[in-house]
Amino acid sequence: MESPFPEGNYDPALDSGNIMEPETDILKLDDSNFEPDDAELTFENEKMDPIKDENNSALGEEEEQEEVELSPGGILDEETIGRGLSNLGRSATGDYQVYLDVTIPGFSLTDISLLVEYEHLQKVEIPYNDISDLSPLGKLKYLLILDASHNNINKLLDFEAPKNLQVVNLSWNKITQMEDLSAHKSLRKLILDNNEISAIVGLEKCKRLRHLSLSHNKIKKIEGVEELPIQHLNLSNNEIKMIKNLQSLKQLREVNLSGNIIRSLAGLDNNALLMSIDLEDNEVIDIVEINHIKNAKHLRDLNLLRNPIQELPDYRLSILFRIRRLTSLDRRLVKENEKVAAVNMFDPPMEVVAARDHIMHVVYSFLQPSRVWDSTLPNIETPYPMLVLVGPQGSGKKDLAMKLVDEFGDYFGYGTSHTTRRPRPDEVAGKDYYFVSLEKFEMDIKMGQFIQTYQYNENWYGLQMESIEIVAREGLACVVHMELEGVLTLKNTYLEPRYVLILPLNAEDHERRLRERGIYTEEQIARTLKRADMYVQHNQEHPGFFDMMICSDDISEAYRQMRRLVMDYLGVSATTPASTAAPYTITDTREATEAFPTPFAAIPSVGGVGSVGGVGGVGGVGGPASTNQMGARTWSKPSIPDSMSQRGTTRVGSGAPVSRGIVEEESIKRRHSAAKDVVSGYVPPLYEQLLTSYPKTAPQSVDQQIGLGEDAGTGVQGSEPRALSAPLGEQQPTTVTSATATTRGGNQYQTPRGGAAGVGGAGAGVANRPVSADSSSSDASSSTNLSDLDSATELQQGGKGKARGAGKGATPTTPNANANAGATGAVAPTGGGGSRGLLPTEKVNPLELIDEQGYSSANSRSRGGADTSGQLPHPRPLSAHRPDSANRPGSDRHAVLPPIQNAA
Ligand SMILES: Nc1ncnc2c1ncn2[C@@H]1O[C@H](COP(=O)(O)OP(=O)(O)OP(=O)(O)O)[C@@H](O)[C@H]1O
Repeated sequence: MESPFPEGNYDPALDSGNIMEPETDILKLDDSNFEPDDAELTFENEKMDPIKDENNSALGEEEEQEEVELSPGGILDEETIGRGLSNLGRSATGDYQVYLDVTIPGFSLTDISLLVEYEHLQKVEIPYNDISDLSPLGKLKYLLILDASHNNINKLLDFEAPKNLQVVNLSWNKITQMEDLSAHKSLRKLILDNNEISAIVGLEKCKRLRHLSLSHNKIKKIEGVEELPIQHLNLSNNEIKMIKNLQSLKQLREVNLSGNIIRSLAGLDNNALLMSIDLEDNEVIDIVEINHIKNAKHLRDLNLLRNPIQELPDYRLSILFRIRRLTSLDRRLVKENEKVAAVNMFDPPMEVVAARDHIMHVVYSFLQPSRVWDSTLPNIETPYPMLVLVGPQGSGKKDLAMKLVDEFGDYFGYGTSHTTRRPRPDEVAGKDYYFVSLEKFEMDIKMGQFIQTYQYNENWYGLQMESIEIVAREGLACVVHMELEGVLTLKNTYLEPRYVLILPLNAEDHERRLRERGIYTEEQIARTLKRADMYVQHNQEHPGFFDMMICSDDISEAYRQMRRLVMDYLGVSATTPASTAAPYTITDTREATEAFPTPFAAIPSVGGVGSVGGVGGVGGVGGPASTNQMGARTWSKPSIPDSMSQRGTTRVGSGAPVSRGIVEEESIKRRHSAAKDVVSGYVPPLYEQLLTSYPKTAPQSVDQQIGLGEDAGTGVQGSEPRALSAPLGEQQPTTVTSATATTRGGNQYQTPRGGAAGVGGAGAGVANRPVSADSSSSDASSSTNLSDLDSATELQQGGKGKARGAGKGATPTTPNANANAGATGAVAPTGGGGSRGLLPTEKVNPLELIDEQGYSSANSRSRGGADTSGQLPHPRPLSAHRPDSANRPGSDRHAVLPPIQNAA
């Protein structure tokens, strides 16, 4: 059979669909967008055609001699056609050379009958005439493209259908109704803009129609397009109220419905390939409407200009939060930082929430009169000792904290948090919590009392500076418990507590324990269990975030581990079982700990630890009068002049001389050495003094920590490391806890690997201190892993042949162990526990208060961003600037705070 398209003449672009593809401007409202490719062909060819050029120049010469009237009376004549012909090619039969295109615009033509004699034409462009009858085109059986826009046509394609007619532009005519176009089966693109059409009909059989434009008509309903392969649909400037019948348009990519009266985006839910939606100038009012286009995974361009929705506060960020893949919104390019701002506004990562919480408390406390806090008295080297038990609800951290304080009352005091939740029957106000009303809680925030707050299960919790102070004034270290989010805030403050993660081992046991309490709803239980997984994940992804971890389902076992941990730190050993009274006595651990002063041994004498510049003295007041030697080893209130100790002794309360603690000794040594330097003429520069190395506070204490020296599940030694975080090459081949015991195979929480877990146990190396009887026992349900980078660092650097104490510094062993959610950007798990509701107070931007109160940014600078208490600026360099501090376990803080002076 003979092909209608002679080889070489057929435009493959038409067949390939290219002609449909690039119409990015199809959504514009005027007709200037019609077939740029066609238009180009028309006019370009006219210019380029050499034959035509010749004719033109010849004509030009003739014209100079006499003006020829073209198509007089609107009747197309040969002369006009001759001038409009272009694109010389082969006839369909292949026998002749013929012109394939004709372009005759703006001749006021009314009669185009003569075109029938040009049967080989494939493209006819006759816009801007007065044509009302297109029937002669019925004879052009090879016609592919027709542009008869801007004429007087009132009947749609009212001529014998050329078999292959693919593109038709009849915009700007007088068509009032659509006809049955089933004869035009090849139709791919139909443009009927600016007519008077009130209903879409007759397209059912146009199974190749990809592009339909009916803008500026009188259409009230979207109909008659179902099941068509339409990719580009322009129904702008009609009278459409609802988006209907588009669900079946699975190919739909661009839809222009601007200039209608649409309120809802319902009806676009199933068009998964949508890339561009133009709804400018409609009546969309509600932000939830955006949910209807959430499934459009390819959506990049959305226009909602001139809709009431624009009036919503934070409109743009709300949209960007809901559809983060947009690259253009309301004809404006979307910038990266807008997307980050959107996430931070509507679903801030935990770190951002914590940073904001911190900023709020810093600013409010800053507005209060300055005050010197006992727990923060100037001391370059030693932070106030604090122990924070972190973990999900039902992990038993509160009980552990209480028990610890009960047993080690000479060392620890309980830092009582405030809460807006109601007290439970067994709770004692002021002991378990300070139970306050929301109003009081808010007031306290405004008064700058809190260092940290967090909303959990619709209740607010917060730790006040005064709660710590009460303990610090007693010369005790402070123990608190809180959720992870609280820790994130705390890590932004100047406090440098030790963080112990308390994690239930078995999810089922955990759930059972929660249920047994009978105080939680199903929803709360589910959330808590989910959060337990979040803790595990956080520990894995943030190695060193927690200093140590205790995994146990048995509270007494967990306590036994913590007790041991604490005793190791304190340098005491048990002489009697933990349950009995007075269970501990001082042993001389000096030798073992001298190289690794314990955190709570570092506690002593805030003023006394050989402060650079000679501040303070040796020893302190010695805290609470103690009947045993531990009194001398506890952190004490700042030293006062007359408490300056005699050589080798520290006076406790009554003035009775007691043995000096290790840190006092260290302090003296350092002072001696400083004195020597001075005598020998060497004075270290100030910055060196300030950056002087941070004391090592968390010792590697035993070579076989509980749960580390053996397989926690089986008691078998030397099995696979549970938290293989230390370079094994440097370790003694002991003691890593098997991961199997703590892997949550279906119902067990996965053991954090590369996180806090793992120290030392294996830590092996550190000082072969005697291990108390219970320390080596294996335990099937629990394990402890300590982390201590300080010790590890010291061991490594000291090069005294000691093995490195594993721990945090460790190379993460899981692929994602280094992943860091970062302060902004990615959406971190929100934790579920907190509903992140704002305190009413948070509606105020506390930063603005700075100026209101007349504080200068210089003031705020001098105080430093991390100072929550409004106390005197103290000489200790901010941790962020202290290289050592940055390496301390638990000190992996992020610089998330904007400089206050900028914000103000
Ligand atoms: N200041 C604080 N900041 C953040 N979280 C806190 C704070 N104080 C307490 N929390 C935590 O809030 C959670 C809810 O405490 P609450 O005492 O109401 O519950 P609970 O069921 O008794 O919890 P748990 O069994 O863990 O003690 C606990 O995980 C608790 O540790």
